[in-house]
Amino acid sequence: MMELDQLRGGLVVSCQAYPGEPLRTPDVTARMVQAVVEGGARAVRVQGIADVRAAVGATDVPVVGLWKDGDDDVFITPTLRHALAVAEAGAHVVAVDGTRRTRPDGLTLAETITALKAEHDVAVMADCGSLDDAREAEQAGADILGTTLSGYTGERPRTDGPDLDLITLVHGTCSAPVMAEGRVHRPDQAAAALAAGAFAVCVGTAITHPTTITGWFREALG
Ligand SMILES: CC(=O)N[C@H](C=O)[C@@H](O)[C@H](O)[C@H](O)COP(=O)(O)O
Repeated sequence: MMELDQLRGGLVVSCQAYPGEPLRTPDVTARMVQAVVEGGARAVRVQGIADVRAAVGATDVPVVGLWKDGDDDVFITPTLRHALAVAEAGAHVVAVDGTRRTRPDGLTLAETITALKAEHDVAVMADCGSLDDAREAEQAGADILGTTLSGYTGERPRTDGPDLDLITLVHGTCSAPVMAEGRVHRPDQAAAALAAGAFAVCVGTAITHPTTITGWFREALG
């Protein structure tokens, strides 16, 4: 398993384009990965098997891989099959749904993590939506607790910026490192997330999603 400490205090950049979008090709993702690494990203987060493979081939920094699938509640690397495929694509960290919701294959998070780790020497990031999720995910064997799903599962409000309260709560309750992720839109919010107890901060949209960023500016113009 990779040395997680190399991420401590660092920035992770999520490089995702969504299905049907103009930038959604593995080649563009690979170039985006290289661009953010040049800017100082300590690791990258990439969605989809082809994109994970392309990212692993394009950089030396660790790749957090995930596979979003389905329209159900649980869509971030929802099953063991998805998790194994992400690991086989070369991800150093496999991000999985880390909520307490029923998974489509009927396995528990603990069963999923155990079976994945039996086959691959990977770290597991649990994408959580609440403190209870984080507690259970740590018990289940997750190496990193992400606040990724805060505001998207009904357990926490969708704050304007990152859910600093949840970061503080998880950091104060759990021993596993906390990845602040979700709605970190400005550098000062990233710094605030670290100050709240995050061990690293993952930023997506505000760095790698020009369509959304363009919309922010357009709206400001009225
Ligand atoms: C909720 C969900 O599906 N989050 C996804 C997880 O991979 C991505 O769509 C986000 O872009 C990522 O978490 C980074 O967050 P933000 O883009 O807000 O910086």
